[in-house]
Amino acid sequence: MLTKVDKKPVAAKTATPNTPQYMPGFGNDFETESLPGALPQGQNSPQKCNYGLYAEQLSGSPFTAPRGTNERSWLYRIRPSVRHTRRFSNAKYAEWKSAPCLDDHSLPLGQLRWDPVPAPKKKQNFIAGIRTMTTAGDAQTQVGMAAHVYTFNQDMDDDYFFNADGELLIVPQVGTLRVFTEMGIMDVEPLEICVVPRGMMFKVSRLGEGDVWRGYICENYGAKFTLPDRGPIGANCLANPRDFKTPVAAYEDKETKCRVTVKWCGKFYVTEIGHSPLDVVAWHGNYAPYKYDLRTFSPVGAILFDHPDPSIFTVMTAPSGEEGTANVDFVIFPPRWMVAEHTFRPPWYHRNIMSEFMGLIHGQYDAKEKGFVPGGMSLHNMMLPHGPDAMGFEKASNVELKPVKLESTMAFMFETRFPQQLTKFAAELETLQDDYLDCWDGLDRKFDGTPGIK
Ligand SMILES: O=C(O)Cc1cc(O)ccc1O
Ligand SMILES: [Fe+2]
Repeated sequence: MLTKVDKKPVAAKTATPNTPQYMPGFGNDFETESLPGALPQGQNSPQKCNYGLYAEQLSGSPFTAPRGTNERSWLYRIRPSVRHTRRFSNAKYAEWKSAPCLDDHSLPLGQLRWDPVPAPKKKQNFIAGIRTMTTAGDAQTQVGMAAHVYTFNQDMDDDYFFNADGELLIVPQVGTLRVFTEMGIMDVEPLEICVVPRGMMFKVSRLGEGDVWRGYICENYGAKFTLPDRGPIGANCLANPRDFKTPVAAYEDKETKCRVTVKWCGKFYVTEIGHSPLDVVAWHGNYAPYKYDLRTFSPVGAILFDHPDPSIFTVMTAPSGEEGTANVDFVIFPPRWMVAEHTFRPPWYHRNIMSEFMGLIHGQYDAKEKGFVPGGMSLHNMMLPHGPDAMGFEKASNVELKPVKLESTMAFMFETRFPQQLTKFAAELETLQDDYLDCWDGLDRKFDGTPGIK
């Protein structure tokens, strides 16, 4: 069946709603149009599209990927994307590194913790404000990830960006972001996260007042984030699909000088064009950005005794091809009740084959009484021992074990199967805590060869 092509309407206006609208669901096959009749029905590629739009497919998986992982969307836009990427010139974003990156620095191996990155001294936008802390794997073979921090104080306005090397999971810590993507607008505040798919053009601006907008990014070079299987937990709890929100179509009809910057295999390129590339009036498909409110995560935990593995708090997992061995997991530590009896309730001491990059969005983390502050970061790399600080151990070993609600807390972890290589930036960052290891001082021997509780 062919779609009827209506006569051309009067000039379309820029559709940038003040309050973005969203569609619920994870990985759904969505359809949305910001002008009536802009989305063809019954076919993808009409001979002529309504409103004079161009039809374009954006693939997130090989054409022949199995149905469960096959991702693509059809975009109906003012100009095709080939008009948004003219001749490229080289560009430089020196602090955004891509794997493999074995930066030259002299910091020896160790457990590491940082206070927040300082606010920028000059004006910089979101892309210019990205600093890489760690890289893992290899962006060119689409394996591994990078952990970044961002700080910025300027909107992108006429600057646009896309990352061919992976999807970007953005975790704001201070300040609300407006993320205007090709496929619609997402407003994302601290305690929410969003994901911008690989290859998708976008720009970021600031909402609200403030001096600095700050947060964390996981750049996932591998297979896309998906929801973890729940196993015996069943069909509910953890991150529920309906709480993921994909924006409705929105476009910018702007004929001014714009720049499109691209990261492609770790290098940056820029092109100048005379219009906004965010010109998608309608789209349908399952390759799309989304946001998620971490407060809607329904934690499941120990309701009698012992401390389970933190995998129970996995919001999303990016599989590596080997079962149960994530390229990267995004895990949170949300407010929750602690009820376990005769149990040391904080995380146990451990060594892990996976590598753990952590950040704190808000409040206090239960394994650390002091020193892990909101906006801060820690890195417990492959096989390096870690666990509660001495103060936390003392407290948790002696406290009366009543049901207690852990309030005011939201830490997260980017946990990857690969070792995370530290960048020079991270190794030399002024907020690196020289005394981090001292937090375990005082965990002295209690053993004296005689039985009994010490
Ligand atoms: O190291 C950390 O703080 C993260 C973590 C938390 C937990 O409850 C169990 C294991 C683990 O790595
Ligand atoms: Fe850990």
